[in-house]
Amino acid sequence: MTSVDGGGGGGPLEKNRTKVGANVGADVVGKRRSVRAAAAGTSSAAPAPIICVDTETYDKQLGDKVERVRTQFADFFSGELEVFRSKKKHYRMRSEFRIWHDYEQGTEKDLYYVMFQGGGHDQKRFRVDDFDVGSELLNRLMRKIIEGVRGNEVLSKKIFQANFHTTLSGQAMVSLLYHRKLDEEWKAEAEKLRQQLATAEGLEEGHIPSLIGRSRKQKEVLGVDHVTETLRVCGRDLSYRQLEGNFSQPNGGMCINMLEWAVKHTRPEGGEPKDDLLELYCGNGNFSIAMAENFRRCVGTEISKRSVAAAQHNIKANGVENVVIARCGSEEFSAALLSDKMKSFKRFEQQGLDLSECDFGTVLVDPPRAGLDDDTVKLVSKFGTIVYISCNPETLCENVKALSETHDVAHFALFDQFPYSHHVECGVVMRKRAKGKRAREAGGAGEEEDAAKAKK
Ligand SMILES: C[S@@+](CC[C@H](N)C(=O)[O-])C[C@H]1O[C@@H](n2cnc3c(N)ncnc32)[C@H](O)[C@@H]1O
Repeated sequence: MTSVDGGGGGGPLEKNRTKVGANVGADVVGKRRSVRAAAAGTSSAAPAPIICVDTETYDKQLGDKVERVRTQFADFFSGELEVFRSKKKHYRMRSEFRIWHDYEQGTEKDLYYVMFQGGGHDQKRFRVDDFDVGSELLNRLMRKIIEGVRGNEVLSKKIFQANFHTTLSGQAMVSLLYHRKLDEEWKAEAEKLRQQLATAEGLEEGHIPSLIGRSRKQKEVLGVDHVTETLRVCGRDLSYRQLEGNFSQPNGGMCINMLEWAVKHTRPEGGEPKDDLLELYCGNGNFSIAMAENFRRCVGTEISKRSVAAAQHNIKANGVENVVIARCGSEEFSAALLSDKMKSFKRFEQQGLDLSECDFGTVLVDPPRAGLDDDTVKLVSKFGTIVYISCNPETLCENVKALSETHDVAHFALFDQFPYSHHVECGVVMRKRAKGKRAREAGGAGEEEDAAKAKK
């Protein structure tokens, strides 16, 4: 078996029906094999990719996560953990696969999707024909793509990866990655394949999925390089442009749960908005747009220029008039806000917003796995209410520990965004303590008065 795949390690091929049992990350049961067994033997201890799931183990895997989170955060929260269950199958809207080429005497015999476990000499690869984790639309497109590429000399030549992005609304885009320049001949064949994708069941009426070819310093877009997702949040349909290659919450159903949870816990008493929201790491405006009616104004910052452009598009598309988003790294924004260097925020002024007039009562952060830097923790600690969304309980725990000097945890949610894996998504609402009082001394878990606001 020879590989033209730059990333291929050449380990033995595992069966594609790798089945995920309970407590994944420790127990991944393949067709009668487990990662734990492999780790004890010759292979690395890295969890095998989740390809085929055993839905009967869902409750146990979620129960294990609940226990783990409860234990990890016991020093900060003893109230009721809100647990949000995922769909047991077909919950993931996007996924990436390497493409493996099998050769015999210099002739290509087969080509298929693979996923890897581990690295280096111990790397194992798993053939993927069906992908239980991916949405049903994603599975249908996977089949159409592999059928279209297999045996097509132009489309298969030096292809090494396929990335799929689908939506609950029935839109999709597929990116094909190559180790060669893409020419007119490729475009013509790719367009024929794109028309084949349009026949997939489950697409929004009239929608033709986009097909994007990528090679070094080259990007060929057949269609557009984004999809439009529609999420029904608290009874309203919200429309979000999601970009190829940029962040979007991977589990569409769980994203709705996360948005509704954030809306619910920031609803103003009496229903009338009283103050403003600051959102850091706002991506395409996902949270601010959903939460806008709870605040007089929502101000968001985000480091990715493309995501900021998508956010600005989404603000208009949803007819939301009180959200302003600008490009800025959280570290830079926090350091400047702490030192009162307001001049540096021309990007907000250009949009008619004077930050010094904002009355921020609440901050929402949804950082990458690394969590918050020191300046951002310091800035966030000045707010009356902190809403922290996190995909990494380790960094969340460190940050909650630092913030617990001034705040108590009022609400804690576990969103099962990544079923059967060891990954956990959490949501935490922290409220500022009245001076000198700790929640436990006050007899409750953070139900104290929402004290001083970080007035700027
Ligand atoms: C976990 S995502 C959350 C995005 C958004 N809240 C959502 O729900 O789609 C983290 C976001 O932080 C952005 N980001 C990463 N590092 C950053 C930084 N240093 N400053 C500001 N934004 C950053 C990423 O581009 C990404 O959009």
